[in-house]
Amino acid sequence: MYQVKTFNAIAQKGLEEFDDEFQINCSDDPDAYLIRSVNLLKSDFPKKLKTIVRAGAGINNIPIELVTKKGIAVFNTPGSNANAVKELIVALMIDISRNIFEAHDYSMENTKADVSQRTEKDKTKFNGKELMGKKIAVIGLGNVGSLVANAALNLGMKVIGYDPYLSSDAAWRINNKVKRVDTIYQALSEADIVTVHVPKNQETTDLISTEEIKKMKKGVILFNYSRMGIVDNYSVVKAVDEKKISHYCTDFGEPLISNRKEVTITPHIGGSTIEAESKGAIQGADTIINYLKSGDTIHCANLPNIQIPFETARRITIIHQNIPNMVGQFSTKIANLNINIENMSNAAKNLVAYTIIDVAAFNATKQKKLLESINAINGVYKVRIIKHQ
Ligand SMILES: NC(=O)C1=CN([C@@H]2O[C@H](COP(=O)(O)OP(=O)(O)OC[C@H]3O[C@@H](n4cnc5c(N)ncnc54)[C@H](O)[C@@H]3O)[C@@H](O)[C@H]2O)C=CC1
Ligand SMILES: O=C(O)C(=O)COP(=O)(O)O
Repeated sequence: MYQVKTFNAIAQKGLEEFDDEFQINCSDDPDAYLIRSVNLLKSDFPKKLKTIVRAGAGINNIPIELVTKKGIAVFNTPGSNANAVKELIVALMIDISRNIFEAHDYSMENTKADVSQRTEKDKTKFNGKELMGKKIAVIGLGNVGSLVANAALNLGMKVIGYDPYLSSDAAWRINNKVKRVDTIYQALSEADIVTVHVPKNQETTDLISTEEIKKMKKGVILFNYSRMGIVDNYSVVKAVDEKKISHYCTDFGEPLISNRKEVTITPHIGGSTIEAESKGAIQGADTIINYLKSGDTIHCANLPNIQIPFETARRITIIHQNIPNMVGQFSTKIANLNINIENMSNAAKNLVAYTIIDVAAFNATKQKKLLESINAINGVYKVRIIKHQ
């Protein structure tokens, strides 16, 4: 029986993916976590924990380096909520360009007055701008950014894209009318709207700060639906005061930017649609099932990707340091127990490596000895033996 612990609101449809081999929220020593935005940066992790799966995109709430050394595989659910974010960005671009929020407030206050007369007189206050023909810079062209870029083209906008690490999958999705540039400054300098869709990490912290804002056009509209801290809010407030930024729109509020008419804040709802939450939960549950039952790593954030057909009785999976002679030592320990290796795969990702070894059946005594001997090798983070079903 596998144990899964969930954090945050995980859609029921996802939980329904687990069959009777899985128990949900019944153990304090689970095999898997299924999470959304819960902050695990200061957490302790249960001994048996093998995987943390984030239903959604951002994994900056997980201490990747620490959990990697504990042999815990981290996954997210790429693209599951990208359409939800795209639709919200499109909605807000239109709302802001057409002064919808101010116009709505005006109309609500005006209900008791002679509405028709005042409306016709006052409506010029809410004159907006059209998006067609305007330029948008999309910073980060992954699952969200590529959809935003394509949607903007469909609205008749000119799109400039910047992403120095663009994957080939993402490149296929992007309309070839998106003009790709090599530096962030090239993207920023021409744009009427700038939107940022990158993961939060050391490199992207303060990606948009004073120097970047200086390069933007006067009156630019700026979106941050990625994470708090990717856009430096101190620089934004200054630029709003100087009318350099005409509007800032973000999913990540804090007092510094609150109560300003030039700032629109939503409460981290970019991915909060029924469809996206279901999709993320289903993808997340399937990822847990697949990893626990096969050890395969597909789109893993902290381990190399290995996917091999599981055709033997037992599979040994080992997460370990990426140092010389590890595989040699594993083979020797396995051979010493007179177990024959039928299939083996090893790959590395930065400082960590992952080895999958498929073998024939062995008894419980050999299993105990095998686990002990491999665990005793210096540099081994986690060993599992998976029984073929
Ligand atoms: N507000 C919300 O509810 C949501 C927020 N997000 C946030 O948006 C981020 C992006 O989501 P996805 O597009 O699904 O992720 P993704 O991983 O598909 O795309 C991220 C893209 O950013 C690019 N990138 C990385 N560093 C960069 C840099 N320094 N400059 C330019 N591009 C860079 C990558 O090459 C990749 O193409 C997530 O990491 C998460 O923090 C995502 C979904 C919902
Ligand atoms: O997927 C992401 O990165 C998000 O920010 C969405 O977060 P949530 O799952 O709504 O807490």
